[in-house]
Formats: sequence, structure tokens, C-alpha cells
Amino acid sequence: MSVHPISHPLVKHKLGLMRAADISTKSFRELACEVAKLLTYEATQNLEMEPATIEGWNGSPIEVEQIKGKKVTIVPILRAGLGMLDGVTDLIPSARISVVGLYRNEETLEPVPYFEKFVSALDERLAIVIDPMLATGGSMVATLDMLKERGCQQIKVIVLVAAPEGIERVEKAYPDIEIYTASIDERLDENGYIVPGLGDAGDKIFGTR
Ligand SMILES: O=P(O)(O)OC[C@H]1O[C@H](OP(=O)(O)OP(=O)(O)O)[C@H](O)[C@@H]1O
Ligand SMILES: O=c1cc[nH]c(=O)[nH]1
Ligand SMILES: [Mg+2]
Repeated sequence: MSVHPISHPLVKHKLGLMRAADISTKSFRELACEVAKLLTYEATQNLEMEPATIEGWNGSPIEVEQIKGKKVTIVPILRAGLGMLDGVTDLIPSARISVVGLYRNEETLEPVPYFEKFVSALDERLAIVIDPMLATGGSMVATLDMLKERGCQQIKVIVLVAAPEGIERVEKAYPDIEIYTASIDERLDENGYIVPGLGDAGDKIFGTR
């Protein structure tokens, strides 16, 4: 597995703003979307291209490059993953969307599934899983299990913040998966929250704090 911490100044600056204790719901939501967009740009850098011939402005045929017919499904993990969705679809507007609903049991920290709706032909698609937080990694591994069970072969993960513990858990279960993140933070605290982290990303995006 490769982990790609994205150190672009815009990503670092915007993520830094998201860490402020007094950030508003509006700002947190806007920044989550903007950082997601920048990470999507990085995560799609090596998509395969193919040449195509089109009619140019003066009627002459011209050679252009197009993204090779790879179908994409974006997979937000509810709830918090929805806060990144608009940023990703801004760059990949024709992507299909699969949804996975999980919440973390506050005592065991294990993921509890409550919803799933996948698009068809997962075996032919690149899946881009999005969630702001990769903490223990339980929610992400559960989502990757669902995708793999349905035949999905190419998967990328985009998270705003990752804990080393979560990266390790995903790496153990799925060594072939690439993770794009705006930051690898220090550690998890005794309640399974990422430090320094962002706090509860779902609560901040939905205003349920
Ligand atoms: O790596 P893990 O230890 O599994 O923790 C990360 C998960 O926790 C958060 O979701 P939460 O359970 O708070 O649900 P929510 O998005 O509905 O707030 C977050 O958005 C991840 O999905
Ligand atoms: O730090 C964390 C860990 C899990 N879920 C969050 O929203 N934040
Ligand atoms: Mg939450």
C-alpha cells in the first residue's frame, strides 16, 4: 500500500483552518469540500489516458488525450463522507455514487453498518472511498470489505486526516490500496479520536455538536 500525504500549501493552509476550536459549521463544511477537491486532483494524477481524434475549431481533425474509459464510483461513508462529496464530484462530475452507512460504537470503537447502496458493475470501476477521518481504521476496512466482496478491484481512499493506527490497519487488511490524505497526525487519544485531529467531523459538518 502507498500512503500519499499531500503537502501542497493550499491543502496545508486549509486543513490548518479546519483545526481551529471555534470554527463555524459553514466554514468547516466549505473547507472539507475544498480540501477534498484538492486531494481528488492528486488522487487522479495517474489515471490512464488514451488518444482520440476530434474535429477542431476550424473543421480539421485534431489529436487530443482523454481519460481511458475507466468508470468511477465515489463511495462516501455516512455521515461525514458526504461533506467531501461535492468537492469530488466537481472534478469527476459523471461519477456514479455508492453509499455506505456506518457509525462507530463509542465503547468498542467498532463500526456498526446501517445502510448500503452500491452502483452496478463494481468489478469494472475505480472506487474512490471518501471519509474525513481515518482513526482506528475500522470503518474504512469494513467499507473496503464490502467493495472487495462485490468484486471491486481498483480502490483509492481519500481522507482529510489519518492516524498512524488507521493506516496500519488498512495496510494489514489491504496492502494494495492507495490512501491520499492531507495529514498523517500523531496518534489516537483514549477515546479513539485523532490528535491533533479535527474533533468529530460528522458533528461539525452536520451541526450536531
Ligand atoms: O477509523 P474509525 O475508528 O472507524 O473512525 C472513523 C469514522 O468515525 C467517523 O464517523 P462516525 O462514526 O462518527 O459517524 P458520523 O460520520 O455519522 O459522524 C468518521 O467519519 C469515520 O467514518
Ligand atoms: O478523530 C476522530 C475520530 C473518529 N471520528 C471523528 O469524527 N473524528
Ligand atoms: Mg461522527
